[in-house]
Amino acid sequence: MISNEAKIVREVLIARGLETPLLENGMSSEQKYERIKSLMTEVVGTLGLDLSDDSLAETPHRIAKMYVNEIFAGLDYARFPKMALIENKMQVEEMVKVRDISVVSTCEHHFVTIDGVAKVAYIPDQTIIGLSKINRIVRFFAQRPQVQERLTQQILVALQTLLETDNVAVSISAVHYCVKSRGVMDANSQTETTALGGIFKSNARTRAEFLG
Ligand SMILES: Nc1nc2c(ncn2[C@@H]2O[C@H](COP(=O)(O)OP(=O)(O)OP(=O)(O)O)[C@@H](O)[C@H]2O)c(=O)[nH]1
Ligand SMILES: [Zn+2]
Repeated sequence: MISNEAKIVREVLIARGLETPLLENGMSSEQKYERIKSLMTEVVGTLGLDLSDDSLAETPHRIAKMYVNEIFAGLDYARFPKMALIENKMQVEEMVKVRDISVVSTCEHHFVTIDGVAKVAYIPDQTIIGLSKINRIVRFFAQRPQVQERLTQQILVALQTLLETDNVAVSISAVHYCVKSRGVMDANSQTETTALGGIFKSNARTRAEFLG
């Protein structure tokens, strides 16, 4: 069910203290869906909304499906993306940089949206990764309740592990709807986070090339 790559990434995240705080409750996806649907029926009803209204009737079902299969699907390592890792026969030794990767995640404090973009770069050693797999790894970790700092680090460490090199860099710029739509209600601020490994951390020129 869980690929070897996913197992290794999980082990490294746990060892580095970067895993999302999780407690195994032994429930299958189907059991989680059923339980959340029943609990959301309570929530929606408690808010005073009429669940017999045809627009609202399916809302507990929609929320349960969305949590388990969509916005929190990345809690399940069985959904870790299939990797395309290729031997670096062409001896690429310059930076590979992917910009403007969509990041849609969910703030773990309020369960509202984090909406932004990521930039990911690495300098290949023995291994090259299929480009779309970078986007898929970003999406996998984004589909969890998150804080932006941890999301940035998880993507970094997953790629370092899969590519077998420290020379990886990740930055994310995002709007937090818990800051925009509630609480302090700031309409414009963005949060930038960066996680740098290997030469991206130690060499000012490489860092500048990534950040530029
Ligand atoms: N570091 C960090 N903080 C975050 C992130 N997302 C949300 N937060 C913050 O988490 C904090 C939670 O603070 P609390 O005081 O417990 O929650 P609150 O009463 O809802 O706070 P306000 O948002 O200020 O109304 C808030 O300051 C949020 O802005 C994130 O990705 N990283
Ligand atoms: Zn929040």
